[in-house]
Amino acid sequence: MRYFTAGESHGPELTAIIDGLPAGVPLSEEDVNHELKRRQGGYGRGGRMLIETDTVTFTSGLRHGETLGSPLTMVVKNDDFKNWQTVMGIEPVDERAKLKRRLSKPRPGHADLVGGIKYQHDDLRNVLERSSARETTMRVAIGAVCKRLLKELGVELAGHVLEIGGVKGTVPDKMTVAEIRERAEASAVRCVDPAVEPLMKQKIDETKKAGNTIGGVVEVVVEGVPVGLGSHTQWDAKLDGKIAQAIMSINAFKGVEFGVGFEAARLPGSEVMDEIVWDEATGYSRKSNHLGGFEGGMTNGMPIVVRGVMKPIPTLYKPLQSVDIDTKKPYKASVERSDSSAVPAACVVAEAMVAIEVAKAMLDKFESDSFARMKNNVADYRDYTLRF
Ligand SMILES: Cc1cc2nc3c(=O)[nH]c(=O)nc-3n(C[C@H](O)[C@H](O)[C@H](O)COP(=O)(O)O)c2cc1C
Ligand SMILES: C=C(O[C@@H]1CC(C(=O)O)=C[C@@H](OP(=O)(O)O)[C@H]1O)C(=O)O
Repeated sequence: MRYFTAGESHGPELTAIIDGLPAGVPLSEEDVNHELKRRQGGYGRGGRMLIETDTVTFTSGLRHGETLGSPLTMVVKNDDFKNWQTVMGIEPVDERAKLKRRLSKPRPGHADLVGGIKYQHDDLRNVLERSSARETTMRVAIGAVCKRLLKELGVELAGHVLEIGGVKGTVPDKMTVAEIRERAEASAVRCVDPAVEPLMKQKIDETKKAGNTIGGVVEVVVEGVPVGLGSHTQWDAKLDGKIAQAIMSINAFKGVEFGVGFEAARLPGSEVMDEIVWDEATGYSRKSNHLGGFEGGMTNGMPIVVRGVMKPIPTLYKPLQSVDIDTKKPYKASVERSDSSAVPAACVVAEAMVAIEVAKAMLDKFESDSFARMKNNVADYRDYTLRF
């Protein structure tokens, strides 16, 4: 399975194409719209989310509620486009019109300046439009398709926010995916610790009032993963590596860890390795899950536990110093609109990215032209691993 996304943040619409899905995966608009709505929510978002109501249109690859095995195309309209038609029009315009919403003042921490230099754009808006996290809408749409496929194969996942701007929640031991989902869904900041939610909201409010922004940490847990997705045999076949890249590719993400993660540097081996046990009903399992479900780049049958850290949003109401590309003079930018924290929304994006990589690994491992045959193959393989 491979996929592409396309579309500018203030252009007419966003598009995603997924190639290599099996034929016969049940899928509805509601499966995707539910996830799109989740991504739009979360405390700390700016004015743009009041304008958009993200909903999907399938334009290929789906018939009578099932995938066809042909490329699946999804489209989401940008409702804000009506306010940007001149600025984002495709016809050539005169020099005066070109200056409308032209960006010559790059924001530190965003892609503006580097993209401008690399692509030789005189108007940095040409970079902003695609580097905007508006693009993550389509990743969440693709993730929704993958989640549906995984659910049918007995794989479930959920994400939650662990930390926002230094305010940390406590996570009860051994929470199931169903429990994480229920608690995160009930929280405006996607935090499973209800006592901490008001503190996180307060932190976001204070930061916004001060004209600043904050980041945080999100965690995604995947249950029901068969043993042996990914491979130890080649560096780029390791599934933990692929998931790490997928998480790192989310706008503003700066780090990834699995299980005990960076804490492994401080712990003795006896507190990091997960002891192996066996019983007739469940086959092999581990007494703990410090390694977050991976050994040798392969899933070991324990839940995948992956975390990602998001830096604060680069666009600040209290502007930072930069240089105007026309005058080369220092300036301090003014901002019209931006998120103050998008950690809860980014958590939904992280879920989608993990779902995509796990679905790709399942499709790589099992015969996947027909979903009915794929389901049988997965069931056979699960039986085999139990008897190994
Ligand atoms: C869901 C989400 C919403 C975001 N909203 C904003 C925003 O409103 N303003 C902003 O400057 N950056 C926002 N960002 C972050 C930028 O898109 C990101 O910092 C930028 O693309 C540069 O990429 P990098 O931070 O990965 O280097 C958001 C990121 C995510 C995941
Ligand atoms: C549009 C979305 O997020 C946008 C991501 C973003 C950025 O720079 O990444 C900047 C803001 O865009 P605007 O300037 O239009 O308000 C966010 O609203 C979205 O998540 O759908």
